[in-house]
Amino acid sequence: MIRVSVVGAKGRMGSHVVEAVNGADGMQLALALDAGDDLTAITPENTDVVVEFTVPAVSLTNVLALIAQGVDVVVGTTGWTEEKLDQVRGAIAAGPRPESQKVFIAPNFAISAVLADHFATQAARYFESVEIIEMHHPNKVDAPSGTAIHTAQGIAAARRAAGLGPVPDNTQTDGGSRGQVVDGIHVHAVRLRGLNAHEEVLFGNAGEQLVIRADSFDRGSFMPGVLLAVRKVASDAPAGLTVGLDNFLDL
Ligand SMILES: NC(=O)c1ccc[n+]([C@@H]2O[C@H](COP(=O)([O-])OP(=O)(O)OC[C@H]3O[C@@H](n4cnc5c(N)ncnc54)[C@H](O)[C@@H]3O)[C@@H](O)[C@H]2O)c1
Ligand SMILES: O=C(O)C1=N[C@H](C(=O)O)CCC1
Repeated sequence: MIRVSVVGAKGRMGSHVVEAVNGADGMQLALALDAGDDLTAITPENTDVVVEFTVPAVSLTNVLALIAQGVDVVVGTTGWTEEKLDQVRGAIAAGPRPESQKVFIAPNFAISAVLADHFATQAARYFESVEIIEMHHPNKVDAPSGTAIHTAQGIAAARRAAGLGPVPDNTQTDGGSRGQVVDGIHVHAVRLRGLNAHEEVLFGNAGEQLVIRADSFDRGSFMPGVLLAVRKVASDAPAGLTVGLDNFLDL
C-alpha cells in the first residue's frame, strides 16, 4: 500500500488528487494539508509519497521542507525556473537521503498535453516559424503556463540542435501583442471563462502549417498521470530530480 499525503488538498487540483488517491488501488490517503497546516506532520513514518499542488509562490519552500523531512515528492505546481530546480538538486544532495531521495515535477500530467509537447519537440526542426498559444481558466495565477514554458524550451532546444536561427519576425512596433518570448519562442496566454487548460503549437513554412493542439476539458484528465507518477516514485523512478511525465511514458 502506497501511503500518499496531499499538500494543497483544498485546492482545485489537490481536492481532485485526494479523491483520486481514495479511489486508487494500492494507495491510501495519509494526510491532507493546506495553507496554515503544519508540514512537519508529514514524515517517512506516515507517508511514502507527497503530492504537492499549491501556488508557485510557496511550492519551492514546501518541496525543500519535505526533502529535509526525508519524504519523496510529486509536484504539479508551476513556476519552476532553472535556479529553483538547482535549489532542489542542492537540497537533495544536502538532505537526509541523498542517494535515494526522489523529487518528480511535471508541468502537465495530462497525457494529451505530454504527447503534444513531445510531438512539438519532434516537429520543431522541420519548420521555420513556430508560436505557442496557451488558453486557461481565468482563475489561473501564472502566465504563461508552466506547460507552455516547457514546450517553448523543448522546441528551442530542438531548433538549436538542428542549427535553425531565430524565427522570422519583422515586427517594428509592439505594445505587447506579440506575447512573451520564452527562449526565443513567442508564447501567447489567453484567459477565458469556460476554458480549463489548452495549448496550441503553430508551426509554419512557406505555403504550409502544422497545428498541434491539446485540450484538458476537466481536471480529471490530470489524475491518471498523477497516479502514474506516485506509483513510479514509490517503485522504480530514478533517485534525484526528474522533470516531465514523458520520462515515465516510454515514448
Ligand atoms: N501539473 C499539472 O498537470 C497541473 C494541472 C493543473 C494545475 N497545475 C498547477 O497546480 C497549481 C495549483 O493549481 P490549482 O488550480 O489547484 O490552484 P488552487 O488555487 O485551486 O489551489 C492551491 C491550493 O494551495 C493551497 N496553499 C497555498 N499556500 C499553501 C501552503 N503554503 N501550504 C499548503 N497549501 C497551500 C491553497 O490554499 C489552495 O487550496 C498551479 O501552479 C497550477 O498551475 C498543474
Ligand atoms: O489550471 C492550471 O493552472 C494549469 N496549470 C498547468 C500549467 O500552468 O501548465 C497545467 C495546466 C493547467
